[in-house]
Amino acid sequence: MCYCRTRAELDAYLVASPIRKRAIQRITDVIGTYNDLRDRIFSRHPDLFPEEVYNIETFLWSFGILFSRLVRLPSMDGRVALVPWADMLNHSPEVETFLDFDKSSRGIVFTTDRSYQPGEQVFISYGKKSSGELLLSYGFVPKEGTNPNDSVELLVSLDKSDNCYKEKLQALKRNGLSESESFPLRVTGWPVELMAYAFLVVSPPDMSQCFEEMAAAASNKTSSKPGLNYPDLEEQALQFILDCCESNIEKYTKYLEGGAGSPEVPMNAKQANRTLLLKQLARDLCISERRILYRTQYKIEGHERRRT
Ligand SMILES: C[S@@+](CC[C@H](N)C(=O)[O-])C[C@H]1O[C@@H](n2cnc3c(N)ncnc32)[C@H](O)[C@@H]1O
Repeated sequence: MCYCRTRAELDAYLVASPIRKRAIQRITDVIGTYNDLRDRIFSRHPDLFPEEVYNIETFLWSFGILFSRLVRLPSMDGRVALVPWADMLNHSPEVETFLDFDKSSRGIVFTTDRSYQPGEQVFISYGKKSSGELLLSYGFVPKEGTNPNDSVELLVSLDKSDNCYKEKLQALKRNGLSESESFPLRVTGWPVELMAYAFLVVSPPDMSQCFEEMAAAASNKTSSKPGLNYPDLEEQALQFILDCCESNIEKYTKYLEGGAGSPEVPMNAKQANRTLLLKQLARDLCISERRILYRTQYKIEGHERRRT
């Protein structure tokens, strides 16, 4: 199942989470595809595509099913397929299993990483996905602290009142970045690219010769290179990350303590149940994401304590 089907639902439930932006993009894409098909095909052939079946509601539902059930087949250049028996498998981040097209038997083969007893549930991994990604595509959130691939995006921005705002922005742009960027935080730490971005944000004018190097290091989002090291700026850079974490924690806390909102629509029993489920999932996600922010906060404060 896909998590939310309307913008109003996303605004009501995912307001505190950065995953909301991705969800909006996804819904916008699906609605765009539907509108395009409606204008070019459905409306021209109403006998073949009756409105009571080919409407936006069923289209969104179908995409939800598709997103939660399609599998990528590595030996077929990552082509996607619906595999009826394989879509009964639930996700576990702890297994390493493979589902692929086997050329010799011309079928889809499922290979497990260990043997199973009769009656034991067999899991598959849907990929190294954060809890937010699992919620968006599959409509569930793993129990807090059980997803080793969990992460939360931290949005950081240049300060417009910075005397070097223009030079810093130019350096970022030359490296394919903009004045606001998101970096994934995990319970295990933060990426060196975030630290490089933070160095750039807090750099004084007399370090302008380093802006390019910092922006380049911030842009290398997938590299595992060792990070930059500016001992004199480290405290300020960490403080900058800490401030961003704290303002995000506040957003989550406000949302969680205020009680998740609901779109203002009259409801029947089925809708009320759905609302309850969406609220609970949003709460679970927010608690998981806030936990990563708390962990980051704790680590940075620990770092600062060791310095003093
Ligand atoms: C490919 S189907 C798996 C089979 C599904 N359980 C069924 O009965 O049809 C994907 C859906 O299963 C559910 N699911 C898979 N793994 C889960 C898990 N670890 N916890 C909770 N729900 C899960 C989610 O609803 C997801 O959208």
